[in-house]
Amino acid sequence: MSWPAGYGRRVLAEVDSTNAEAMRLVPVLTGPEWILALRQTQGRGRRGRAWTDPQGNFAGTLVLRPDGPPDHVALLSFVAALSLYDACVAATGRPEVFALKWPNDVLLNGGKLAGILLESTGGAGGVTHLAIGIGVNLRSAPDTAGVEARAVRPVSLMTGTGANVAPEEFLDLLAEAFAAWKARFDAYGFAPIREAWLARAARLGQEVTARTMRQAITGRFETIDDRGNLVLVTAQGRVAIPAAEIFFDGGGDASGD
Ligand SMILES: O=C(O)CCCC[C@@H]1SC[C@@H]2NC(=O)N[C@@H]21
Repeated sequence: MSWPAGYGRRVLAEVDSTNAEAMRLVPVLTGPEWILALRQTQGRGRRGRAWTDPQGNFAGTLVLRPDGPPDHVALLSFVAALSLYDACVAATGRPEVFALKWPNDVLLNGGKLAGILLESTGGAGGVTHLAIGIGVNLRSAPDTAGVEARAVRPVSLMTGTGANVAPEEFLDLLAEAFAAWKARFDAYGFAPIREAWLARAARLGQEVTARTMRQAITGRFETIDDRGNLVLVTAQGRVAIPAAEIFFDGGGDASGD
């Protein structure tokens, strides 16, 4: 294992949120930088949720200055998800227990092990900096009391596989995997990333429910398209969904978040 050339590495004892810290560091950064916090006090999750981080779990952010228009930059979330998957496999040697849940969660034995939160600066004209925040339940899963009804239950790497992996060790695996997938993305575009992501996808070909801000759509999970949209085949036909939360056991009666 080797730390990838060109990437910086910072380890902090404690921070509010590694994504917030990434954005504070933007003015002084000269290249892509990984920021790891051994304790995070105000972790942020997707859709405005809080992300709780018991000690021993992984809370890290890669901040970089991406190339290309915003929809191309957004595809880095799939690059990050694949890297996270590979780091989990490298840490445990157990590919059969992990899967990817659209858009970018990692599942372990069907439970949620890890999540990714992308935040950016800039706007429609271009993303100036992207923070790819990653949380992994290495040692313990948060209390299910705080988890939305019907959401995938949280699990930990330690309980699910017996592997006891330190956050610093996980960072090394993740940084190496990310550099390799990112180089592939830069050289060949989204096609190989899409193919690799689909090969690791949970519930492909099965019925799922996608909850957007406005509605719940149930259909057969056919694929992801070349923009990373979720493609469902529904009773009304094929639909491509750019942003939603996926539920595996229905959830179709919900009308919003
Ligand atoms: O809701 C999700 O699934 C995404 C969770 C992302 C959490 C990580 S922990 C490190 C980084 N810093 C944050 O404040 N959030 C992300």
